[in-house]
Amino acid sequence: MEESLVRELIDPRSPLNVESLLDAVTALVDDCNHPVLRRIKNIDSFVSRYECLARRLNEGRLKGSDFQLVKVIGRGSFGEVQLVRHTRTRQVHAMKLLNKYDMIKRSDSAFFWEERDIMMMANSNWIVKLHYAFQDTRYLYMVMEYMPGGDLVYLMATYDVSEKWARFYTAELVEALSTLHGLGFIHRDVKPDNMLIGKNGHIKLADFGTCVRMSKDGVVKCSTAVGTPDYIAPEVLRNQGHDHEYGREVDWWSVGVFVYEMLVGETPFYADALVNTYTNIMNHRDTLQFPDDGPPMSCHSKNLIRLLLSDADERLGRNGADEVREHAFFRNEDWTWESLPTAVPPFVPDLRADDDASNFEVDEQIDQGETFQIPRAFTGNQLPFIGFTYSNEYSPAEQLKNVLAE
Ligand SMILES: CN(C)[C@H]1CCc2nc(NC(=O)c3cccc([C@H]4CCCN4C(=O)Nc4cccc(C#N)c4)c3)sc2C1
Repeated sequence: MEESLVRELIDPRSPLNVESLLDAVTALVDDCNHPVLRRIKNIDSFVSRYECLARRLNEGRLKGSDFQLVKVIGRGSFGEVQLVRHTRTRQVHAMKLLNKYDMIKRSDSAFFWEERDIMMMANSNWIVKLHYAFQDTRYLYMVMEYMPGGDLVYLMATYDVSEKWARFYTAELVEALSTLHGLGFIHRDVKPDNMLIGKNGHIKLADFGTCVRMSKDGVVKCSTAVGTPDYIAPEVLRNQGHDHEYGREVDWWSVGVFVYEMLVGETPFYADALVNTYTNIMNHRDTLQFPDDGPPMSCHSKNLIRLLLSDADERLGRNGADEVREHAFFRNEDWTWESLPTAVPPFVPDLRADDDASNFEVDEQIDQGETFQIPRAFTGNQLPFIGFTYSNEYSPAEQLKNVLAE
């Protein structure tokens, strides 16, 4: 076997790696191992031959029972995030579960690839790290670094955010977006829910389900409106059903909404009915207003917000993150763009223990989520998830290397 193929087999980032091949065997056995299907001779003999092999393979791989649930700390459309403790290492992590049945039922089973790839390869202090990704017949699992400070929604609801605080968090968001754009992705759903506070008070970007890879000329052609209404850029809304292009500047619009919300206390285009929010966003030239009451806002903050909440072709940031960095709003005595990662944050979480989840509050949900019924024909429900598994030191390839090295 030539050198390059061996290299692919052990490279956790290669789609050809051993993990993907093990996923394929496991998926095929799961999809075939049903009574109706096993009446077919070929299927029955295949499952008989591979069923116990697949079980043995999966004993050595990461599984849900390797982690103890401490507390549910977040919920999304297709699953939840749990604070868990890894039984063997005693490490705490945030583990996101995505329900395979829900994804198949809503034929929405491809959005997680960007999230997995970004967190796996970013290797940046501004992007939440992925430690392991694995799966079973019901869920995809992403084991990520735990961010004990909670999200910025919780911070804004708990504290009065001054311009000094807003400047710090906006600066860290600029760095995170610059990194993400540098990796070739647009986030499309930048909002305080996706900005998480680490143990040291610095923030990181999380939840990359709405990310999309830019084409080589830095744009995406996507007609489905993605993201959360309040933060969505007008050109993404206008794109509904058409296939105009838009680029990374859609994320800079969301930064403008975020700055406004921190300083004013609510989003600029909020309306009780969704359709009115959209109308306000489309008419932002007339609807963007600063309240007379409430804390006075500096002219720099108003100017930055106006430059970010403007049409795409004149929006600050369309020529790169530097033109945002250079805005007067960021001038200060406490940090420079280089020293920001080591600057003292305005708020450092006060934690009682490594599994302290007091900065997260989630309403308890009872229903466990639906699971697959027994199929009456081959459905291939497991096939869209082949290749998702990634776990560096647990990968069989790593273990093969160690065994061979002994
Ligand atoms: C419509 N299609 C195309 C897709 C568009 C994108 C998309 N994203 C989804 N996403 C989800 O279904 C989901 C599940 C659990 C949690 C979360 C987030 C929302 C709440 C918190 N959260 C999250 O990711 N938290 C998180 C992440 C990382 C570390 C820590 C910590 N500590 C916490 C999202 S479903 C879906 C459909």
